[in-house]
Amino acid sequence: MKLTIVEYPDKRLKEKSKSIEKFDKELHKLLDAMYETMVGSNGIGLAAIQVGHAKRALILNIPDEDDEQSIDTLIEMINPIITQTSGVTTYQEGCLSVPSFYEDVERHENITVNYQDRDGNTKIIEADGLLSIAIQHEMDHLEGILFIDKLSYSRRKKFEKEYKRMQKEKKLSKS
Ligand SMILES: CC(=O)Oc1ccc(/C=C/C(=O)NCCc2ccccc2)cc1OC(C)=O
Ligand SMILES: [Co+2]
Repeated sequence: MKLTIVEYPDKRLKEKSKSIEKFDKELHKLLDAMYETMVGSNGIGLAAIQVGHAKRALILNIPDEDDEQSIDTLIEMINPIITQTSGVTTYQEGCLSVPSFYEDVERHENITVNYQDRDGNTKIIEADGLLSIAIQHEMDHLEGILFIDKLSYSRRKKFEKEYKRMQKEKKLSKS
């Protein structure tokens, strides 16, 4: 079932997520609800904290060449750890918790990630391109870090100005 997405500036997004020890039905239900929520909101990545669960779980579903998102390319990562990084890349990121705002963020180009799947099995993945960027973006959420926290001072000021304007517009449209 679709969960509510926690949005900036909600303080819960700054919490550090806790490791997952039990790979039980509860976890599977959360992962399934995260998938419905992410796809229902046109997202390609989502961390559990974004739906109010400060647990080290994230999901990714990167669209393929013809921009199709299919469940068989869904990746579920529990307790992920980046073990190797190389190169640098920049990409204009967005986040379901920071609607309508997009900014360039610098990330590692290639990463190797150790993680567990929904049954607790250990997996290793080497990622580059959009998958690498998405994994790093979602793993930041597990540390309570949003992509807007990584912006330069001037870019952050630009975001805060735009955010205030959008909030004013929302209030006007409601009145
Ligand atoms: C209006 C609005 O908020 O638009 C959106 C913004 C972000 C998103 C989704 C962002 C998302 O999935 N980010 C995952 C992390 C990530 C960031 C950059 C590259 C890879 C992975 C979806 C939006 O909704 C629509 C309809 O496009
Ligand atoms: Co995000």
